[in-house]
Amino acid sequence: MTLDDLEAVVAARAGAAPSESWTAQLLAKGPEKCAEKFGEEAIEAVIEAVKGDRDALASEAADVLFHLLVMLRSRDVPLSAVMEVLSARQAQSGLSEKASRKD
Ligand SMILES: N=c1c2ncn([C@@H]3O[C@H](COP(=O)(O)OP(=O)(O)OP(=O)(O)O)[C@@H](O)[C@H]3O)c2ncn1[C@@H]1O[C@H](COP(=O)(O)O)[C@@H](O)[C@H]1O
Repeated sequence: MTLDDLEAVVAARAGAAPSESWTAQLLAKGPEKCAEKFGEEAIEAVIEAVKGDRDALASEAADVLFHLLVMLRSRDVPLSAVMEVLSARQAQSGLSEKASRKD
């Protein structure tokens, strides 16, 4: 499964009955709740990374990616927009990008 596949799953389930779909249920609660859930999953992944539990980290990272796509959907941000930002960054090292900031 690719991230594009998972984004398509989220899109397909967005229109389902909330009683029958976690995706639809979470989206129906609104973008703030989707963001809150993403944050929860991200923290769970941090905990597993700190503990060094590789299998648990893989599982929590899957939750993070899924809930990231739900959060993006809740704000009508397509994955392609995120990938365009990442592509634009390829021209420059992260270190030189940070050094070039004026603030
Ligand atoms: N990838 C996922 C996916 N990852 C996590 N989740 C759900 O996200 C919810 C997370 O809630 P919880 O925090 O209570 O569960 P948890 O984080 O595992 O447990 P805690 O440690 O937080 O207690 C659970 O119900 C998970 O099943 C997901 N729900 C759906 N998908 C995908 O979306 C498809 C459609 O799912 P529905 O929208 O439910 O039809 C599925 O077939 C999957 O492909």
